[in-house]
Amino acid sequence: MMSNPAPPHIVCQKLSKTFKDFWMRDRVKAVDAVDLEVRPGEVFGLLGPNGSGKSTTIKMILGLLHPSSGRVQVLGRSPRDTEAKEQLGYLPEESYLYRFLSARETLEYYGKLFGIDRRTRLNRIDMLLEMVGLDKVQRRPIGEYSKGMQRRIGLAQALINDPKLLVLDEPTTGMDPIGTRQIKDLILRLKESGKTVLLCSHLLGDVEDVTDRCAIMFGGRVRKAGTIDELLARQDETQIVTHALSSEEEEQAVTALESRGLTDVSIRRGRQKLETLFLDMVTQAQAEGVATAGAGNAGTVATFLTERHADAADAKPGSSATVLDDLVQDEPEEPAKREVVVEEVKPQPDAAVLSNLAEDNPRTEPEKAPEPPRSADPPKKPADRSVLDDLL
Ligand SMILES: Nc1ncnc2c1ncn2[C@@H]1O[C@H](COP(=O)(O)OP(=O)(O)OP(=O)(O)O)[C@@H](O)[C@H]1O
Repeated sequence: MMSNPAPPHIVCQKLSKTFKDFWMRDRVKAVDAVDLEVRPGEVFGLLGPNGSGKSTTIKMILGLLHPSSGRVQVLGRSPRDTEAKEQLGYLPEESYLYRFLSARETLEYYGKLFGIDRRTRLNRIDMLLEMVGLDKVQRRPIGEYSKGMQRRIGLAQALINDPKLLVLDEPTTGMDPIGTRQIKDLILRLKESGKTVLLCSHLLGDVEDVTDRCAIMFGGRVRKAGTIDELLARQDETQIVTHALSSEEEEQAVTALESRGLTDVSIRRGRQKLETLFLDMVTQAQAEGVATAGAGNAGTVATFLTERHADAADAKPGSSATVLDDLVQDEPEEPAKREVVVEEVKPQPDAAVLSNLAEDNPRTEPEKAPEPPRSADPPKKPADRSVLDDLL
């Protein structure tokens, strides 16, 4: 594989963080000698069960926590350097947005913090609100938003400065499958425009769908890292994919393969993903004009975000269609596919690693950083439903 000549956007070398107790005794080794490299223009996934050290690693990358030892560099600088911070967008795991500000006021506030001039700011705010599907409810206080809507405004806030590097901590938490797909499409579009994305999640499907490379953490350490293909390829199985076969053709195929000495040949019908089935069902229901209360559709991607950065490395344009595009297009139906699977050995090393991680992990609740002071939550109003109706 060709090595990327551009310097990495994130470098962690032997990065460690130990939390101390009141008596300054080591209490938790949250991150333990982590080596990571995130290259320009790639989507890198940081995976791991609860308490594995993902958020602590991210906080050190953002300069919010001091490493106990090791080194971290962001965009070639210390993460505390303001020039690095100016080019960084961050969506935290928990929403720290001001509950009594509306979506528009929130983006105004962050836009001003970055010193973005008024015209550019207003232009960006309009585009971002449309992009995340909140333009119709932009004047309502964020405290009244649903979880998914709060993620959307959080994402818009992370993009207001048109960052080079975007750090997303659990971006799809609280989102339904449509919102999740939209966020994944957005991440792919941002990558196409040359942005670098560090995506932290324990939703394996999300990471598998959008990342180029990923690292799996457990107990503060990176246990496995590589491209999705490297990590997921089964060395013990070959799949031959063809159009749907009749039962007669299936028998002939098996006989032909077995006559060549292949063993454990099996044929099964190709499967679509549950996500595809779900989105198809929604598209059909929408086409039939079925009314429902649910999350809204996101709009087009803000153009200021999709102008390719000059230093974008090897981002490949044009591969991802948005869900919205899918929803309005009549896709030609592909013929059903069947897979001819030739299995040789049974063990599945990579699946085993993941299941071991899940089994062995004692569920440790991370201690949350103190939240900024905020007033009591306003009572949830039934009006939220009408917001959702509006969105659809
Ligand atoms: N401020 C803190 N003080 C003490 N221990 C902490 C602190 N923050 C995190 N930890 C501990 O460090 C370990 C790693 O936590 P971290 O939040 O990085 O995990 P995570 O992988 O992000 O988990 P999750 O998926 O639940 O968000 C946990 O054992 C957690 O309890």
